[in-house]
Amino acid sequence: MQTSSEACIEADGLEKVFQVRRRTGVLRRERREVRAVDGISFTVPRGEMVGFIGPNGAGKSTTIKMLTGILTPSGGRLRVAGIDPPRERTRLARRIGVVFGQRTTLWWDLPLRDSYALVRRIYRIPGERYRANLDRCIELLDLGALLDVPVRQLSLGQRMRADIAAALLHDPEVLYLDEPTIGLDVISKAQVRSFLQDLNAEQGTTVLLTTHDLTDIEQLCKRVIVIDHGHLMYDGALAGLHEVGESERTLVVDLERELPPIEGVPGARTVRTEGPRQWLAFAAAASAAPIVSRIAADYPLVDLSLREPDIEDVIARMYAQQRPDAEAAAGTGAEAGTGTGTGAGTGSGAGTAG
Ligand SMILES: Nc1ncnc2c1ncn2[C@@H]1O[C@H](COP(=O)(O)OP(=O)(O)OP(=O)(O)O)[C@@H](O)[C@H]1O
Repeated sequence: MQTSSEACIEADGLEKVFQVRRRTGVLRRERREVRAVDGISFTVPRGEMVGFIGPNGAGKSTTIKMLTGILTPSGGRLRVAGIDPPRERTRLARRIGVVFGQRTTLWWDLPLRDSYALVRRIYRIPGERYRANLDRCIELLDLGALLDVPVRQLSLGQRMRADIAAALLHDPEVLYLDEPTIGLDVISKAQVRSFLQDLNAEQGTTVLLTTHDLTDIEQLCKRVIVIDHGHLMYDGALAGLHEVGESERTLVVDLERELPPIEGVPGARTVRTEGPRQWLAFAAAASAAPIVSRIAADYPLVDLSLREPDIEDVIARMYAQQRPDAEAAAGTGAEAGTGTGTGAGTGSGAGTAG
């Protein structure tokens, strides 16, 4: 395992096996092993913001629970901020922050202000530091008007910003974010992303970000780690992931009026039309700019938006590259055996972008 004084998270052959008992008859039960995490190795240097993605059931939450010390690994070696998580869970808790998009860590019936005061007591945050961190979060996350509102009355976007602040009051070196933009509107997503960008740049906080929204990754992370069925599938730049899977982005174009399908735009093809709206697919690793300029020059353009591919789709296409029989799952005509070498075979190690 590569050890570096700068490494903040180090996982080497990390495993988690659950024993599940299943009723198979009136008096019969079967024991079954679920290998939720099956030999994952990766290193995250201090101050890096890394996307940690994979389809449902891939093993992301199980990995994060091991990184926080909530779950004890069945095998392998793990260090977070130099600490063995399950052995020194309490010491680790002072060094990490965790935000789950789907549930709050705040007190439902308490005004936000009181929730923060409780967080301060739990972590024994010195007064001056607490006030400075709270003031900073209030300003940057726009929480001023919400401090006296009970958490249950906050909108999803407000609650998410409030939760992020709660996770940062004790100055954690590492922040785990599990779907921090799920269900948020465009403005709230932008607010959360911009805050995380500043946090990472100014405080040097190491961030592991789990998300199904590739735009989060695109805007925040230079590096992405993909897992599936407990295995590391890919570790490198997002652009490289698109190249491996030959995934596509979609340009949604609104024209002044209904017209025949747009033609003659190099690198793009019209995949759907509906009245004045048309959908054009193009390689996700390519730039949208020349395609947009060409359409704007040749067609009466009113509006357009860009859609990132689904993470599930990108991963299915990665499989299709490696196994021709998986093409159907990807729903594409992608050809097998043309991987760029940046990806990894199923269940094997992966190239690291560091
Ligand atoms: N406590 C548990 N007991 C038994 N099996 C479990 C347990 N927790 C998770 N699993 C199984 O481990 C596998 C990985 O689950 P995990 O929740 O880590 O995936 P995930 O990538 O976080 O998925 P999602 O995106 O749906 O949250 C799944 O097959 C899941 O059913």
